Formats: sequence, C-alpha cells, structure tokens
Amino acid sequence: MYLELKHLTVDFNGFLAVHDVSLGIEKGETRVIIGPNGAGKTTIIDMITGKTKPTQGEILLNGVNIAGKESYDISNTYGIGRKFQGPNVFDEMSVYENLEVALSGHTSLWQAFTYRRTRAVDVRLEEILSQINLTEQRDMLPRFLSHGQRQWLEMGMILAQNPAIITLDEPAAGMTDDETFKTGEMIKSVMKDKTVIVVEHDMDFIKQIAKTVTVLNQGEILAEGTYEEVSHNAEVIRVYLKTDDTEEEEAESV
Ligand SMILES: Nc1ncnc2c1ncn2[C@@H]1O[C@H](COP(=O)(O)OP(=O)(O)OP(=O)(O)O)[C@@H](O)[C@H]1O
Repeated sequence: MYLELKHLTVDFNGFLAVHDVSLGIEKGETRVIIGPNGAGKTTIIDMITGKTKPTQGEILLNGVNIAGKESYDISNTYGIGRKFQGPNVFDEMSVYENLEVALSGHTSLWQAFTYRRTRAVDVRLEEILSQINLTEQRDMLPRFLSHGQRQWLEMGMILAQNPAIITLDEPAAGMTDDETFKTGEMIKSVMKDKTVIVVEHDMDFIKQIAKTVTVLNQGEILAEGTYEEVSHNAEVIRVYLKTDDTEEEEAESV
C-alpha cells in the first residue's frame, strides 16, 4: 500500500475529532472523503500534511511513518501538496507569476538568486496554464479572476510544485456547475498520474471523479466503497445523504 493510515486518533482536549481511523490508498488513486460537518475530514488532511499531529497512530508513506513530521518537511521531502479551502495566492502578482513562484520553489536564498526564467520554465508554465484553463488570463491579477478560476490557479500552483500526492479540501466549493464539472475533468486528466485525496460534499462531482469513497462520521469510518456502493448504503443515507427534502417527503407520506 502506498499511503496507509493506521489507527489514527486525534484528541482535542478530550474530544476525539478522529478516532481509530485506518485506511489505505493506492498509488495513482483518487480517493474522496465525505461525511457530515465536523466528521473529521479536514483533520485527516491536516494530519497527512503535518498541520495536526495525531495523538495516536501512524501515517505510512511507502512504509515510512510521516505522522507528526513538520508540514514543511512533508511537502518538500515527502512530496505531499495541499490546496486549502480558501484561496491562497499572491494578490500583486499575475497568474503567470504566481505559477512561476510555485514552480521555482524558492526554498533557499541560493535558489532565489540562481533562478532564471528559462525556455523550459516557460514551456512548463504555458502547459500548466492550458491545463487549468487560464491561458487567456495569464497576465491578469488574481482579483480579476472568478472564484472558480482562482481555485484553478491554486491547483496550477500545486501542479507546478509537482508533488506525488495532492490533497484538495473542498475544491468545488462555491463553484458554478460548469466550473465544478471542469474541475472534475481537470482532476481526471491533469492529475491522473498523481495520488489525489479530495474532501468534498458535492455528490455529482464525487461521482465524476471517485473510484473509492470513504465515509466518515463523528471521527470514525462509517463506510467505504465505490460511489454506487456508498450512495446506496442505508447508514450513509441516514447520517449524511438524507436531505431536508427527503425527510419532508417521508413525513408527508406517513
Ligand atoms: N484545533 C481544534 N481544536 C478543537 N477542536 C477542533 C479543532 N479542529 C477541529 N476541531 C473539531 O473537530 C471536529 C472535526 O473537524 P473537521 O474540520 O475535521 O471536520 P470536517 O469533517 O472537515 O467538517 P466540515 O465538513 O464542516 O469541514 C469538529 O467538531 C471540529 O470542531
């Protein structure tokens, strides 16, 4: 198994946000994690990316335990990239320059001094611009982009860093249906060689991208399987998928 979470638990002053979670993710897989608000989804991403240290358990990447390592180390040494829920770009730089900063990976003063905008850099950045549908917006400042386009810029910045594993926390939140669909296609095509972990709520989007879905509830795994399996699972429907509409319909039919 490529990435293996083993018996992960997080105790926030007596509150178990994540409790004894074990799951395995294959290399190149796109795994979606769903569940009600407060289920512990973001906390799991926080542990994989080093923001939160598990109270117990292991996170094995190719058999190496990375649980509790610093986020800087996890991103730079172990190649795990993250897209946060909110936009995280440099406002005074153009789309192209934002991607360039991400690609150059100025992790030391020496790299910053020796960096040159070579032909190879330009070719790669143009390729990323096309992959994230922002070729025409390359010289724009991020504030002139739509919400969805800003999210794509961030996905591009992660691609520029070329991580092996990409974690995306609600990438489609606030997007139009068209932007959401394009984001799904982007994950399927551009990120097909990456291992991708996505936290999401939009079930159409999940259906579009997921091979395996893990359902969390109150810090524990409730179900795991294909989209079809989990969306027909009675417990998953009861705790998560049941909408106010279906409850009203049931109440009316009684
Ligand atoms: N630093 C913290 N200290 C205390 N409690 C926390 C902390 N971080 C998260 N929690 C709590 O842990 C639980 C799980 O939070 P988490 O953000 O992982 O849920 P989630 O499944 O991502 O929810 P959402 O869908 O709303 O983003 C929540 O009840 C949250 O309030």
